[in-house]
Amino acid sequence: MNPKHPSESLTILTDLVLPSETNPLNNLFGGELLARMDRAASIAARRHSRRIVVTASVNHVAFNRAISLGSVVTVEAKVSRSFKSSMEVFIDVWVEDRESGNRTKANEAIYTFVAVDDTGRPVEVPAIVPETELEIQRFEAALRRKQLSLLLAGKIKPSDATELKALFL
Ligand SMILES: CCCCCCCCCCCCCCCC(=O)SCCNC(=O)CCNC(=O)[C@H](O)C(C)(C)COP(=O)(O)OP(=O)(O)OC[C@H]1O[C@@H](n2cnc3c(N)ncnc32)[C@H](O)[C@@H]1OP(=O)(O)O
Repeated sequence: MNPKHPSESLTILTDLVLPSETNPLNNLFGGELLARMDRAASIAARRHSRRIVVTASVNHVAFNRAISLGSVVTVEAKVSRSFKSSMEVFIDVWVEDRESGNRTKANEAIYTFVAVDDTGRPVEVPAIVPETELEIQRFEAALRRKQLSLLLAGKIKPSDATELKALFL
């Protein structure tokens, strides 16, 4: 399998915030944003693997800024690292200023997807070669995040989380 670049999986979803998607403060529901991020991230993972993908975990979500009714919201997702069958996808959320058109970062999240065959069994995915400085940073930290996610899910022992331990020792 030929390695790919993160840019090959780049997925951009732009949409409005409608009244049915807001809370009593007239801001976008967190759950609606999670769903938009999941959709964009799953397309990115499919673009990287060209396989069926399932969400294995949501590793990190930061709702740093409320997004108000009528906002134009852009969700950008890109595979930051692939392992054997799993892919880490980074999602950046931007809000566009109505008048100037300037974009402000509102939120970010990191999801993990696993490529599977028709019976749901994990299958191998292409390796990834990061290009930009940000892609390299995200690639290098991804193994640590994978180990943390597996540790919290009870799928590895603390003694196997070598990258995490290296942070503290
Ligand atoms: C014309 C019309 C066409 C229509 C066409 C429609 C197509 C429209 C497509 C839309 C696409 C939508 C995409 C939505 C995606 C969902 O919303 S899917 C629904 C929600 N998710 C699920 O139901 C997943 C349920 N879980 C599972 O199936 C299994 O747990 C998994 C994720 C496959 C993992 O299976 P497992 O037995 O644990 O397998 P295992 O070999 O131990 O692990 C496999 C990999 O997962 C990793 N992993 C497992 N758990 C974790 C974890 N908690 N954290 C991090 N990594 C983990 C392992 O480390 C391993 O990684 P690699 O070292 O291989 O890279």
